Amino acid sequence: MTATVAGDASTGARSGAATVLQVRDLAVVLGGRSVLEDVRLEVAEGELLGLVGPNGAGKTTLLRAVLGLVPSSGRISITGQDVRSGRGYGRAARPTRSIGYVPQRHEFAWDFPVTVEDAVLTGRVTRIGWLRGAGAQDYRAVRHALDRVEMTHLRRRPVGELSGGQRQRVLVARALALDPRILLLDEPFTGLDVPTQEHLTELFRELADEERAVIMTNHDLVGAVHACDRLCLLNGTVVASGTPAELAGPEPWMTAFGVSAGSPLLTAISEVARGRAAGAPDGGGRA
Ligand SMILES: Nc1ncnc2c1ncn2[C@@H]1O[C@H](COP(=O)(O)OP(=O)(O)OP(=O)(O)O)[C@@H](O)[C@H]1O
Repeated sequence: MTATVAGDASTGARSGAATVLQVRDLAVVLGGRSVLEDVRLEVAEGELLGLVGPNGAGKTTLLRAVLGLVPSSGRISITGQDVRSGRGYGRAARPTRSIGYVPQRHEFAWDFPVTVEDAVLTGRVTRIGWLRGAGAQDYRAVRHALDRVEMTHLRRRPVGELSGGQRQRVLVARALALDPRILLLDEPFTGLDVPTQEHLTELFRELADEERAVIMTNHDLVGAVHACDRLCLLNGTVVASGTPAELAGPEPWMTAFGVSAGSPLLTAISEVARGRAAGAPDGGGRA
């Protein structure tokens, strides 16, 4: 299979599934320096997409551009509606209700004296508004989100007393509190033990299977090849994209990560990708 498309992650999305996120010609300049250019990305409902690339490749910046949190140029459509074209996001067009965002764990103010339940409730601020109180529907949504991440028993605990894995679950629940169609996860596995990573991977798979588009950045490349439907290799732009089977060869990884042909990492990626292609039990995920 050779469907890898250099410079374009807009192909290869599940055929027949509706596209929920479309990015065209996206460019971001920060501090006078080009961070992203000519980025094309298309993600369909039901798809778990791994966004991978070396440190500084622009993964977080891409997620933040989709959220309208950094200045960018280009076009972004959410569920077929242009939320950004040319000059930027209008306030009304900010897609915060369709998108759940899980930032890197260190970005959340864990010292803030709130309980788990209250932290998750903040995920619904765009729906509740700052001045109105939360209603029964909001608390139902929070309970449901906490159930999904198996944190209901800790709902009254101050967030500052949680472990790293528990904090990550809170951030996922906070993003799920709005029942978003698109979920953006920025390095959700950093510093987590293997069982917690496996549990969250299963949850992300389930969320995608519920016809959401799930996009996650991940430095565990073998894990990403194992779990994701499709991968987007980013380094300032989209270097390549495709299913794990389509990305079994070393070239796109060498280009994106600057590793040599003899890198053990390439062997490991290739083994898992070929396992996925063959439908071997080791392959995991959805073929
Ligand atoms: N506010 C900013 N001002 C200037 N440059 C920035 C800013 N934010 C990020 N950058 C630069 O943009 C580039 C991409 O950063 P980004 O955090 O998106 O990369 P990343 O792929 O998520 O990296 P990592 O894997 O290390 O988290 C980096 O070179 C970074 O220094």
